[in-house]
Amino acid sequence: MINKKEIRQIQISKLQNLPADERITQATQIFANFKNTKNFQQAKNIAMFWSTELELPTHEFINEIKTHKHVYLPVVAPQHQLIFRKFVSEATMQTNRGIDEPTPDSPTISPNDLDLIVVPGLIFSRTKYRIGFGGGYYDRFLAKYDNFSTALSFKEQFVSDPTWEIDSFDRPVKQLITPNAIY
Ligand SMILES: Nc1nc2c(c(=O)[nH]1)N(C=O)[C@@H](CNc1ccc(C(=O)N[C@@H](CCC(=O)O)C(=O)O)cc1)CN2
Ligand SMILES: Nc1ncnc2c1ncn2[C@@H]1O[C@H](COP(=O)(O)OP(=O)(O)OP(=O)(O)O)[C@@H](O)[C@H]1O
Repeated sequence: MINKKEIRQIQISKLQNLPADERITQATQIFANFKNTKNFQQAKNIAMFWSTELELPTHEFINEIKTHKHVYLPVVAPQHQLIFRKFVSEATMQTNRGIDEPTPDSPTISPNDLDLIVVPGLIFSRTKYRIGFGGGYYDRFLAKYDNFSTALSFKEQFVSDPTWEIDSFDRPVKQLITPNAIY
């Protein structure tokens, strides 16, 4: 078993080395698969994440679906809590510790009014476990969230079985989408 910290370092360097054209090709396939799912099609209120350089690029997709879905984005709050605020436009975002978040005047939503949440991460298993950046924000959030959750994974972020020890607080997502498959 490798520890989570070592896995984060390995995954960050893998993502840094992923060529731009490969990122675009895989992202196109992933979002096409996602749009084909029943849960995406039926969802009215969707929580996405606003990608950083390293992550699956989500900005274009968010701007596209915003015309027919309500999109919410995470905002970090005290005690490692996440709240979700509506994505209004790129002009109503502000940077907090390197991550863009909707400004405080953007409407919030109660977690269980979200139909679907897309959970970010660095590595994902076929069994739907994940490792994120280490804040425990999403594990805490998923512990009290009842609706659908999905993760979107580059091939380089996918493993069949976790190579790390699953902790009692780790919460799997309900669905995992790669360029080739939906699990
Ligand atoms: N695009 C995107 N947005 C996201 C996440 C993500 O993984 N991706 N998050 C996924 O969770 C949340 C933000 N995660 C964060 C994780 C760490 C720190 C942070 O400031 N960490 C400190 C050290 C940790 C600490 O002291 O608690 C630091 O880096 O200095 C901030 C936000 C919500 N938004
Ligand atoms: N439900 C919870 N209640 C209290 N603490 C928690 C909970 N879930 C996770 N944590 C704490 O959060 C810390 C980070 O967890 P972990 O290393 O699994 O992060 P991660 O999965 O990479 O982060 P994230 O979920 O934000 O993507 C751990 O030290 C753990 O103690």
